[in-house]
Amino acid sequence: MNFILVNIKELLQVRTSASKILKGKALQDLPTLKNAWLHIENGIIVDYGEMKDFKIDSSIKSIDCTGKIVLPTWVDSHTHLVYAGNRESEFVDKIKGLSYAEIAAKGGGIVNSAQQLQETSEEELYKQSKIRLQEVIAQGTGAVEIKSGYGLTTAAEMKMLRVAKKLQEDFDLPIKTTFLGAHALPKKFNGNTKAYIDEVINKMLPKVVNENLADFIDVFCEKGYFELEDTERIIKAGKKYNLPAKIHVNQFTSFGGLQLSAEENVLSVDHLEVLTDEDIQHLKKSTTLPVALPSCSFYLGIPYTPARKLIENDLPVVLASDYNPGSTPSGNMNFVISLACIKMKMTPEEAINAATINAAFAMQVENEVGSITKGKRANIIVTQPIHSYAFLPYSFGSNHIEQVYIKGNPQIHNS
Ligand SMILES: N=CN[C@@H](CCC(=O)O)C(=O)O
Ligand SMILES: [Zn+2]
Repeated sequence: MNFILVNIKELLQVRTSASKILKGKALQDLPTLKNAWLHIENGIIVDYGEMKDFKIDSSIKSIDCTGKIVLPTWVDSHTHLVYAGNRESEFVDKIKGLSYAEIAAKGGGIVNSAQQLQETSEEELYKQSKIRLQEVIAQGTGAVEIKSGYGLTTAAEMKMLRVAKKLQEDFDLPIKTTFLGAHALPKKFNGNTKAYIDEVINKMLPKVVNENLADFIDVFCEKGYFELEDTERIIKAGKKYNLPAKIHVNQFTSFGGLQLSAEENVLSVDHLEVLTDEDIQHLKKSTTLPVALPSCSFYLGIPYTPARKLIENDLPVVLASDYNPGSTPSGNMNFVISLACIKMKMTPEEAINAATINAAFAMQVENEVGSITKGKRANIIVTQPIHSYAFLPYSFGSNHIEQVYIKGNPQIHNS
């Protein structure tokens, strides 16, 4: 495939060389070219420029983008999109006033999803997950991290990760997998968290590594789930196998998990709906990336990650969806961007940076995606004709994406 997008109203996130993680004030800098062209060959961005310097080559197909904005696809660095069935009954419980913890105590929550997943065949799990992946691609996602954690047995955790790996093989976009065996304590362990962590580390992890099923490791560090000592054991076990850690932490409580994660310099700390000044100081001493999941805050009605506070402290921000059946039954990154602007008071520039280039760093695909850079994959979004890029987060709930290219291949086929 060799084609040129021409007359692009504005080409966003144009970066000439390997970029750095954007922190503090730098998050506001979104480099763009107005009235631009973009040349894609063999699935790769080969060149771009302004129309005034464009030299027509009639041997190359050109696609007119008058009035349209072009940007790199969203990078979703935190999802659980491989899962079985749904949890609408808990949704109704939630409407009636039950909290996340009360629903879990009633037998709902993660263990409910684990039960469904254990009873679902690998083929069926793949079928359900593929539909979700196709859905988010059509919504503009062009790289995705997928966690296990709804298996909670060796066989079921490996089933999840194999499904994620098959998605990686069948779809030509960067997919990274994370082993989250320590997501919740299975009932059969009768409250014995230590015994389960032993099993995760000594039984599950070696098998996962042996079959090359995971790029990262994760643990739900939260009261009622896993404590600091469990979290530390998981991070250290990951290090032994060269799996960087991405930690679920500070979703409901700040009790030292962030300090621990930052001191271990994990790749990312995700959620952070509850974030103390002390936590911020620990983050400042590390290279750990803070990842906000605003759709989870929206759905559960919990605080939003204080992005402004992170930015004022010269820290980076990453935005991701957290697509999962319990706390965030949506993987729509456009909605994430809207929430970041509307609820977290991020500017459109900050939100777009946080969901593209910074997010690429949070899943270690910064050399492949996240910006319009020569040599990167041509994973790009073409909008409908719109007034400006701020219109994307502003017009929340509407779809303004006309086409999504993955490695230069159009993904939306209008009949
Ligand atoms: N908080 C932990 N894990 C998921 C939700 C899990 C669930 O409720 O199924 C999350 O990131 O929100
Ligand atoms: Zn999550």
